[in-house]
Amino acid sequence: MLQINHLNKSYATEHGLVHAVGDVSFGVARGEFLAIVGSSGAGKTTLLRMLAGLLAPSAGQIVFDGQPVTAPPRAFAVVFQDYARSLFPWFSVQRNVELPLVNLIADRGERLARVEQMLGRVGLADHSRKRPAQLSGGQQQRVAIARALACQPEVLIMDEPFASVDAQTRNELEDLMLSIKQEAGTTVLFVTHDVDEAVYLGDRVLVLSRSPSTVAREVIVDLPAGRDQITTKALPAFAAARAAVLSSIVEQAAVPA
Ligand SMILES: Nc1ncnc2c1ncn2[C@@H]1O[C@H](COP(=O)(O)OP(=O)(O)OP(=O)(O)O)[C@@H](O)[C@H]1O
Repeated sequence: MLQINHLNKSYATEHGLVHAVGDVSFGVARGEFLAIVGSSGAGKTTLLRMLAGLLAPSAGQIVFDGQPVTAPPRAFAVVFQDYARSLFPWFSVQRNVELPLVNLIADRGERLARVEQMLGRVGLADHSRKRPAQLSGGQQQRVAIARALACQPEVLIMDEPFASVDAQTRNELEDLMLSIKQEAGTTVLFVTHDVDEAVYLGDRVLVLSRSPSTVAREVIVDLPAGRDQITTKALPAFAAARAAVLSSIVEQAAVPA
């Protein structure tokens, strides 16, 4: 469904070129949950912004359903780490989720029904009249997820979306992502620093090398469906996938810059 071919990105700065992404190629199947990990500065955000059509590559191509991606496709939605800046503070939760639908669904009643459905899916049905600041960080990120899902994207692109919430909230949001994947069959590209999170959520984990990045390793996560925080993380297959990802990250860190 999504094919990434020899993607490369260099930034022109006053100190010369910064080679962020070297040569990255991979494919993503429909409905797959692909986690992407790599050390700080490996080019993860740069890669995701290119995948989302928000940043032009220096070389290479992203092909979605046979078409080159040159601008943000309507079928893609993006969730960033910084929920506080991604929501409009002066609008209600309901209005924040409704906004991207304004040009898609003309009938307001139909639009609000979709908003309520999405808020229900992320567990915020009773909070639609509140403003973002009246919610916890985890709840605000749920609003951002509801807003991204409102357009029924085929591909959800997430850049360290749970890095700013506490551990318990993070577990809840991870489980929310598993249920969304299960219910909606959404394809997810998910960047995280957290190896456990990558393995717990991913069908496959890509480890990026240090920048200029390449795909250093690909780990298939062979865990049974119906994952849960306690049982799944106690499985030998979880420990094996975690060790494979971690050792690859450690190897990359040892490569001289
Ligand atoms: N707009 C920019 N202009 C110049 N250099 C940039 C720009 N954005 C990123 N870089 C550089 O590109 C490299 C990759 O950055 P990027 O933010 O993509 O990495 P990352 O893996 O997401 O990092 P982190 O995990 O710390 O968020 C870094 O060396 C960074 O300094």
